Amino acid sequence: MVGQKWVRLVTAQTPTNIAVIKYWGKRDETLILPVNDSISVTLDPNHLCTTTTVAVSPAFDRDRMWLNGKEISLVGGRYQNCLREIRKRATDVEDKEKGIKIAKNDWENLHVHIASHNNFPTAAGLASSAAGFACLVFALAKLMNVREDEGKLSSIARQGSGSACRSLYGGFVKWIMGNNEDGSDSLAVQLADEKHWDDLVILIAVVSSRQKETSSTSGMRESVETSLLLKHRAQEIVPKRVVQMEEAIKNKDFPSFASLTCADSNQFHAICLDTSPPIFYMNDTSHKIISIVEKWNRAEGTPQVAYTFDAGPNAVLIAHDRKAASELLKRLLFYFPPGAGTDLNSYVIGDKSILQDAGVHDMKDVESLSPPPELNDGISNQKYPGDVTYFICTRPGHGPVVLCDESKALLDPETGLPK
Ligand SMILES: Nc1ncnc2c1ncn2[C@@H]1O[C@H](COP(=O)(O)OP(=O)(O)OP(=O)(O)O)[C@@H](O)[C@H]1O
Ligand SMILES: C[C@@](O)(CCOP(=O)(O)OP(=O)(O)O)CC(=O)O
Repeated sequence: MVGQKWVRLVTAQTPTNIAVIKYWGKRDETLILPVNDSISVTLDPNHLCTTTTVAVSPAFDRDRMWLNGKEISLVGGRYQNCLREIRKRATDVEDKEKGIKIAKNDWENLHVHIASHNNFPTAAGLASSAAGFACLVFALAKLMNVREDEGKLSSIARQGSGSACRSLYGGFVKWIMGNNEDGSDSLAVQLADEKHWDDLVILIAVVSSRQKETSSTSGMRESVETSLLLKHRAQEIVPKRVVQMEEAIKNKDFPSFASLTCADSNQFHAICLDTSPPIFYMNDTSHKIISIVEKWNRAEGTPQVAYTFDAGPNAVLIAHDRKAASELLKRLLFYFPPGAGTDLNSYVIGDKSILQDAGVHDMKDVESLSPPPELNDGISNQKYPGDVTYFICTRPGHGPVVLCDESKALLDPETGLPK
């Protein structure tokens, strides 16, 4: 193959996911094995996704990766583990059109180029590592003709970032913690696809897109070392909660789904506080959003919206249908109008039809929103312009896909370098 010039490319797109029963704590740091099962909802890749192009060519002299346009090092164990596990499973590839033939054994000596782009902020509590590692593993598996099912691929993505294993499927996904020491039974399964419960609308309040102080990886390590609450949660609480959550999803039982989701998010943040030294991921804006949702849910007598927060201050709000979502958006825009110089069009992104449903077409409509009736006590009507950076309207979405359109590739098909 020496002297040959061809480049073979695969481009894939993979969603991110939000946990409704959280993963927080590892029993094995290297293999990334969790202390409890977790459950997530996959978010629509039209609004939040990673796109990754992987390329192979006999002309490449080493593995290289570019993330959001900048070259990054692949030396870290997580990238190396994913690359090794995928390479081990590579099989023969033949592309008759381009005259490319790669035998199973050739893969050991061939290098890859990887370019990846997140269409949302990286390392800001929006699970970029989940979409990122899932996309890397999925794209490499396609490039190398790996004949494993999604479950096996999920256990490889898990070794890049735990939450990544749940991004190999659309809809509602469970990461089974497993028992084996080698991690072979710690993988994700799909509970239901995205069409099963398609009334749900998801609104994300991006409270801060700055990079956070404590990464999930080090935060959960400190919690495992110091929090007694974490042990109690993993052993006593989560096993029962996972069964209840599976039931709620199966039956599309929104009140149960919402109360489990909110309780689990609050317990995860309680563990962060129970960690020594304590970790604060939520901020004042996060707390105000919780209070708005709690008061509204109580006033309605039955939950309209669930909230959940990962390792950052951003709120992920799951509304039980479009009507609840437009009512929620009106409430949020009342308290958190765009800051000076921000226009509505860039303030609410994603599925803007929710904005139409809410009857909010321009800034005048935002200014004339009335205070939510449940909070109209004259005291709680203070507004906080600029405290939310922007909102993303989305929904449950599908799993990874290959993008066949070559114009979507992030690497040049001639050189294998970023376009
Ligand atoms: N598209 C990508 N491809 C490969 N790796 C990625 C990609 N995007 C992010 N990563 C990796 O994930 C790291 C960020 O993970 P981190 O857990 O700190 O943040 P996050 O996933 O955005 O937030 P959280 O997991 O708390 O919701 C990056 O430094 C990078 O190593
Ligand atoms: C709060 C969480 O988002 C934690 C995610 O942690 P990561 O998957 O980012 O951690 P590593 O496995 O160390 O890469 C909850 C969740 O997604 O379940």
